[in-house]
Amino acid sequence: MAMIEFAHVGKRYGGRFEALADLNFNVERGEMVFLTGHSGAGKSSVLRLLMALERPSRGRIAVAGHDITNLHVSHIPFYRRQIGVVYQNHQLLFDRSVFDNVALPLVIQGATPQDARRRVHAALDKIGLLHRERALPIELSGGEQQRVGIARAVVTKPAMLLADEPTGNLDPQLSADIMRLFEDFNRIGTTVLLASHDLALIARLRHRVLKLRDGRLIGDEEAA
Ligand SMILES: Nc1ncnc2c1ncn2[C@@H]1O[C@H](COP(=O)(O)OP(=O)(O)OP(=O)(O)O)[C@@H](O)[C@H]1O
Repeated sequence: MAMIEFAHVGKRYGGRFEALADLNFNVERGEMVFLTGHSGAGKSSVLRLLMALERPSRGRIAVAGHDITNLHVSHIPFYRRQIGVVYQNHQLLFDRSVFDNVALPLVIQGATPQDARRRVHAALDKIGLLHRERALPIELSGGEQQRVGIARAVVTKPAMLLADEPTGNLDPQLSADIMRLFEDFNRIGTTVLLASHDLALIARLRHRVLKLRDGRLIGDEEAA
């Protein structure tokens, strides 16, 4: 069973032009896939549909075999538990410590403090920032802040990791470090879908690439 299925998906915002048109693709469990295309091609729209922040105007979307096209609002919080999201500007809370930022999804899910502590430490250890758990985000570099954003996304052990331009603000060396982290999580079974317009980075990493242009899929290249 595919992790992600898009069948004839279209998206119009406010009844105007089509941001996405007749989009068809599957992502299998355990795959790592790049989503690329020019600014406005529809990359963020695909991710927002998968987060159930938007609904498709046409077609059908299924995640792990479950149709999410018309997910009832009351089911959205449960649905989102299987998804970790990494943002370009990481969206950390700047008045909370690294530990508290990473713990937030667990607190929302009602984890016990002991369980939360154990899992936050495990996530911080994986991204190499365990020693910074008491720091405030402002005391960290941009690359470190992005790693904390990744720890927060994976702390609940989601089946699927979505990232929108996660290296957008980072230099090439830091971008490569961040990509290695995504590859590490992919290697242990997490399905990863990454939107990026950094063609040089994408070419180096040799994963499958879905290419959008004006809301249409114009390329689907398997890893070289
Ligand atoms: N909430 C919205 N209301 C109206 N139009 C929108 C909305 N969100 C996106 N759009 C439009 O839909 C199209 C696709 O946008 P989207 O953000 O998905 O593209 P993108 O490939 O992620 O671009 P970028 O790399 O610039 O973020 C664009 O023309 C955009 O202006």
